[in-house]
Amino acid sequence: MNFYKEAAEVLDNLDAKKGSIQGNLNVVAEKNRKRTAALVIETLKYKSALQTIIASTPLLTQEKRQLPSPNLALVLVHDLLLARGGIQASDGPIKQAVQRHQTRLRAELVKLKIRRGVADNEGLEERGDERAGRIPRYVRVNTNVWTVDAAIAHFEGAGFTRIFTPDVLPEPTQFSVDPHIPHLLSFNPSTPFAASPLLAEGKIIMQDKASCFPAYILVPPASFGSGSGPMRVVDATAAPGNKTTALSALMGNKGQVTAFERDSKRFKTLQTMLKKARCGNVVPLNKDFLAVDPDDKIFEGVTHILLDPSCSGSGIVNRMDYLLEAGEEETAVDQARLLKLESFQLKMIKHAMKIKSATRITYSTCSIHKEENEFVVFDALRSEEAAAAGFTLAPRSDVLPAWPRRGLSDGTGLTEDHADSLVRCVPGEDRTNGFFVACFVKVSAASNQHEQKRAREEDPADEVAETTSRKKRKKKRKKAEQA
Ligand SMILES: C[S@@+](CC[C@H](N)C(=O)[O-])C[C@H]1O[C@@H](n2cnc3c(N)ncnc32)[C@H](O)[C@@H]1O
Repeated sequence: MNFYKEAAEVLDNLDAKKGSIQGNLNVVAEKNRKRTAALVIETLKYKSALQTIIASTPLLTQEKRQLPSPNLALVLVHDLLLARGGIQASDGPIKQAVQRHQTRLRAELVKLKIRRGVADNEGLEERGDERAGRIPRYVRVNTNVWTVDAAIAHFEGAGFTRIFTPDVLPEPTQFSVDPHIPHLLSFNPSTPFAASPLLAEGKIIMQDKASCFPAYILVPPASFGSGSGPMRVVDATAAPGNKTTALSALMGNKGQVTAFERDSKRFKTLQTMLKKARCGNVVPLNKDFLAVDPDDKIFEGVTHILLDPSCSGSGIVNRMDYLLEAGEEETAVDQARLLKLESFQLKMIKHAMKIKSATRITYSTCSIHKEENEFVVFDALRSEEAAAAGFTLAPRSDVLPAWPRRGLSDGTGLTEDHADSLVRCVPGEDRTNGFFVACFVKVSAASNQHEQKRAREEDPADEVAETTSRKKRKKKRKKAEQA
């Protein structure tokens, strides 16, 4: 029964928006992980059908004592109705509780299939977000362990054909090398990699293209593997470690990346990923970045900082994340939550700006909301911390210039130039999940103040309107934080 309880706990965490499917599965004991993953994923696929069936029976009301968590009922009813061998547990009070209702549950399954006009159980499966079908399956070659040339030779040897048209979605037997991130390969979304030994060997990392941008922007190609790049980098919000491992590889496994992660469970996942990706230059710390004084000696000599703080995740459209939301009908943006996130994200940037040796900071989210993106950048640019240290936005020429979709200026307060220096990705349309990246660089405090003044002088009317709306927003943020 422990296996069902573990799966239910993963589902509870997902409902509470505590981490991703993968992140939650990573902390399940390794011997149970594969089986738990299969049950969680299968249950999610049928979640809305199973919820409808359970709600049509008295299972949850009559068996409250044995089934305190609706998700425990969900995984057990999944196996009772949909798995070939039924419930995989020896007889006990929990299994008996579900079995007492099996006749009714089976009848409700039949009724639901009739109502939905489907012939078999598979017809009840959720259809994923169709945008996910337009996003290639991206495979980042971990250059700490492997080379891109060896990877290309490997996949060609395995029967894949390399295509040289990066704008075309590869067919199931094709792949291409990404035009923006050279150590990234793209495959058809249906290509199965979950059980690939290349993953276990740390040779490849499954990472969406947009999620590769921050590390690549922070440590740009000129310094790639040459040893001339930054020697001391901080990843302030590291778990599960996709961007930390990318940074490590971009630095040629040299120098030092100090990786902060405040959550202890997620910290374990980070440690596992670093080990697998053979990151010899990363020092992981189970610490809250905000709790460490910017003058602490941990930060001595740190020039580059990657900030990828918690966000609403509204840009993620991959299949399983979409399934998480099925049935919740939570399409409206929760303004109070956005305000809280915005305030936390701004705090993180301002804290990073106080680190005296820092000269380059990337800020990224997988959100599509301007509240977490341009608004945060606008406030960060106008902050006392930016003015004191001399931070402004790096120009477009220094921030993935070939990427066509840039930040928003309309209604955000940002100048056209500033918006142009930001990177945005629209889910599905850009063959990535939704994403946002800003890169702050240190100029002299004096020239930054001059630039701020000039931007204000460009359109004083706009400035008045912006100041007023910013003040209103600040007030709302404070309220949301107190709520
Ligand atoms: C969006 S995730 C980071 C994903 C990661 N960069 C990657 O690419 O794999 C944000 C992470 O930051 C952690 N976090 C949030 N606030 C933090 C803080 N103040 N200090 C350290 N870690 C924090 C969260 O626990 C979460 O694991």
